[in-house]
Amino acid sequence: MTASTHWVCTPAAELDAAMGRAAAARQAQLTKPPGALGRLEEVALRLAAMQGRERPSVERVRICVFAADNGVVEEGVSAFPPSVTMQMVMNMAAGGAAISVLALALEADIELVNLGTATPMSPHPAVRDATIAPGSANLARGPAMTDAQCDQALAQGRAAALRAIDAGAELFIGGEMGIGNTTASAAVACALLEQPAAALVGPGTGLDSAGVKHKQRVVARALERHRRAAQATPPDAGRPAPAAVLASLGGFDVAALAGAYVACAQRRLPVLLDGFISSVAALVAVRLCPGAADWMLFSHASAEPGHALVLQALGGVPLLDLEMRLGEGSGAATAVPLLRLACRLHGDMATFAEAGVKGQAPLSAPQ
Ligand SMILES: Cc1cc2ncn([C@H]3O[C@H](COP(=O)(O)O)[C@@H](O)[C@H]3O)c2cc1C
Ligand SMILES: O=C(O)c1cccnc1
Repeated sequence: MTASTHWVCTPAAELDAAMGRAAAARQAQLTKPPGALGRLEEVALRLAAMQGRERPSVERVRICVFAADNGVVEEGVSAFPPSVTMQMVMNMAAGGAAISVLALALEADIELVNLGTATPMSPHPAVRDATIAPGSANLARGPAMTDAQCDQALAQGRAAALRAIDAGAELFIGGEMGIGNTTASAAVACALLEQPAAALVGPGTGLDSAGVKHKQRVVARALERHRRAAQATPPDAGRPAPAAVLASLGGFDVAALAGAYVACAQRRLPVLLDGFISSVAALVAVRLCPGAADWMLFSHASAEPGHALVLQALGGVPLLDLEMRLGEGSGAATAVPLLRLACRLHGDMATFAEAGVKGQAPLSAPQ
């Protein structure tokens, strides 16, 4: 761990518990039976404690999509070729990708960060060039990243979170685009959760069952390689174990997401997690930075089968289950209207006292 990334181990900021209590007191006065708005109530209270505001708001949303290729695709672990990563970033920049459409519909800011694609990308005004290398190395055969590359990717994520904060974002969504990244994410999750490949490897973009079996074997081989490498590394090498797992088995995009989530948690910016890949990055963030989980909200349950286990490890219950399995931040973006409605209900509903004052039918507060 280099000096430049010591920040990843700094604890997260504390939630504003007093504001959480103030918001709960307000919620108890709203003109509805206690608890009747279900988990929308919980969302509003969490956001109040995160934002330090009795009436939270998520109108200003920043979506940051990190793009990177994954050398492990040479093992035949994806239904699509790596050239799609670059093409999809261009599609995002042109407004044609799912996340572009969602960002426009939500009036959210979107930032595209290229951490390194296998196919060179022409400069584009809507794409921030933060190339580390033309993709990570093949994690089945050796470390996916050098420690320096991993630190660079973490720092890129942090920089993106700080830009979001400077721009006044009230909610951060991290997305990713990188063919092969469900393999890297599954490998990282297996190592962190001490699970076999079969527990976390799934079809990704659409492998058939033979393809999934092959992908499991590739991940199992990578885990075995990683285990041997970890045993050979002296324990006082100075790197926290999750960072070593990330460098060995992750991808630039997963590392950048983890760095962004850590920075958001340290700087009090609520994070709305996306699907499988985003949640694996969140797991890395939580392992690196004590307390980071407090700053995370869970948007949706991905159809990628490994997501359930990662969610369980994070203690998260997603708001939606739409059988989405896209990534890009799309599931998180889809849940933004729910968060906005939770905030509007919490902030704008009348209290029992107000409803009485307004001369409407008198309402009795709960006994
Ligand atoms: C056209 C297209 C658009 C995408 N947008 C997100 N992904 C998603 O699928 C990829 C991961 O799946 P795997 O590990 O199976 O390659 C990532 O790029 C992820 O963001 C896409 C995939 C494709 C093909
Ligand atoms: O849930 C995800 O993040 C996901 C699932 C499949 C493919 N890409 C992303």
